[in-house]
Amino acid sequence: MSYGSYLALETLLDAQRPVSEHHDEMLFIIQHQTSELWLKLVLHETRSAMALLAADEMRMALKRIARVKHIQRTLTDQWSVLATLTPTEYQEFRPYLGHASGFQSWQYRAVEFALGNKHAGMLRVHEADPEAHAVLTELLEAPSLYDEFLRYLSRRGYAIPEHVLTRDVTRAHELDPQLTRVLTRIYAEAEDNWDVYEACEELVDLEDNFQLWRFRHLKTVQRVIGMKTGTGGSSGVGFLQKALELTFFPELFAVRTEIGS
Ligand code: HEM
Ligand SMILES: N[C@@H](CC(=O)c1ccccc1NC=O)C(=O)O
Repeated sequence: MSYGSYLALETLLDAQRPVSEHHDEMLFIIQHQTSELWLKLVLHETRSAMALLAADEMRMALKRIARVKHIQRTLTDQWSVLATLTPTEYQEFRPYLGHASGFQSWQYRAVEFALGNKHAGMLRVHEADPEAHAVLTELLEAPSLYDEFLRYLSRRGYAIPEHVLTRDVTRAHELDPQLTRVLTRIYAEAEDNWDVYEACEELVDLEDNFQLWRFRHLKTVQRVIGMKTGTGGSSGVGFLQKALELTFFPELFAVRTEIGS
């Protein structure tokens, strides 16, 4: 065993294959590859957290989520490296990218699905990659992290509405006022519900961090391509702006409005 063989460095360091002669394409490739590596770990930890919740191992699940939160911070901070890419530099190799786009990142889609932003239509993008397609199908059809959390709360005796527990998990969860009331009670009586109250706040952190990543993506895209349409066929900045309205855990944010009223 050696450093290089253990880490498969030969494979890893042989995987940067610029398609243009432009100096800055290396930055673009490595920024994406490091993001994909971290996404791999986010997925690994999130799936484990879901399994642990299903097994009533809340404390261990929270340990996984704590790690995910640190990775998210790294992913968000990393945007500053790519922000050194000027529009002129990017334009030199952008035409070589064809229709390639972040839309095709199956690991990103897997994380979105695991956190609850289900979108069956997105599977089509991955039809040519059976392994990715299989992982996404499995996650689409499985309860999300939030579903697992709510089922856990139900097993603990909290009055989670039956229709929430038996919902069609292949679709994104939608705000449920009855659920908001249950969660508001946990917040109002935090001292008596301390561990689940803390768990709720961990989920809020997770969503907050996810949104910060989305926001930095949007701002980086804005400074690099302005209002150009995306290589993936979307409107670009407008599309990314819309994604900022998405929420994984709507009731945990709705609780904020209810507290004290
Ligand atoms: C100069 C750098 C970048 C530009 C100009 C850019 C631009 C865009 C645009 C315009 C879209 C919308 C889809 C489309 O029409 O193509 C998009 C989506 C996406 N990008 Fe980027 N991007 C950049 C860097 C990155 C990086 C470093 C990542 C990290 C993995 C990334 C991940 C994604 C993902 C996952 C999506 C899909 C988002 C969703 O479906 O909600 N992008 N990007
Ligand atoms: N959608 C970007 C292209 C892009 O960013 C990209 C292209 C190939 C591989 C990954 C990419 N990253 C994220 O969207 C654009 O419109 O310029």
